Amino acid sequence: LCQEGTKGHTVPHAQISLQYLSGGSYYHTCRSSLVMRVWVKTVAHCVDKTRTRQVVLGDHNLYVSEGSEQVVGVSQVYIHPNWNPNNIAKGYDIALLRLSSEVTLNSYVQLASLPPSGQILPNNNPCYITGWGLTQPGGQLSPTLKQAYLPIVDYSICSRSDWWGSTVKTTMVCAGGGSDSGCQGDSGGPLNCQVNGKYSVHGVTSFVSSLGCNTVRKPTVFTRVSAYISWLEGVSI
Ligand SMILES: CC(C)C[C@H](NC(=O)C(F)(F)F)C(=O)N[C@@H](C)C(=O)Nc1ccc(C(F)(F)F)cc1
Repeated sequence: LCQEGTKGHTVPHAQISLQYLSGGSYYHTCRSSLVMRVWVKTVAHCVDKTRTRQVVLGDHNLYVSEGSEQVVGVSQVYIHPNWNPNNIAKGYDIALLRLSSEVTLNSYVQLASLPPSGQILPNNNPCYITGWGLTQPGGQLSPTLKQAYLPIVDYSICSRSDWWGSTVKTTMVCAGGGSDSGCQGDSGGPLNCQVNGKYSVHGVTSFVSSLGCNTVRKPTVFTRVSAYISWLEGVSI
């Protein structure tokens, strides 16, 4: 996240670090959300290279073992069939990972709730992004989990020519555009939105401007989860 996140506001459910093995150590590469006991949801651009992966749930500080972590392997990766790594603007930046064992649900590890299929949130709907992503463009990963308030920017605004134009599709959702934004390392993390007092994961962090994470009129763009409910259910059942 590019700016100090809001303090104290905690959104429910697991904070998950998706890690890959390189040279004998695991490295955080992306975020993900626990959608069922053995399924985590992330973005395709995080998993379209074949690597040995593990998922760390219930983590707060990436570099300190706090006793709440659960480390579990990934037994299968399902990338949306229409994902094209050379064309993130096409959308379909979503993937499901089957875990090699069931995780224990507790106060650190909870299930994310998914939005109803087709749900579109109004402009300025309150949402929060959480992540260990870069705190400054070109900076480094945040050791502890941060979060920031990123209200929805509806499609009619976000697709304006001086905003994201035709790069943004209706299967995506924009949020933020103020001082806070997602940034590299937040990929695959949840955009938690409050609807009728309840939170659901309405977005999965997909891309920011290549000019920088909090470029004006280039809010963070998320895969809109409510556009992919039938695909998610089809894979995990
Ligand atoms: C690996 C990337 C495809 C996704 C990467 N995602 C992120 O950094 C995150 F965390 F916001 F999800 C990103 O936005 N990186 C910036 C540096 C980028 O390349 N942005 C970008 C590239 C192309 C377009 C497009 F679609 F216009 F071609 C839009 C944004």
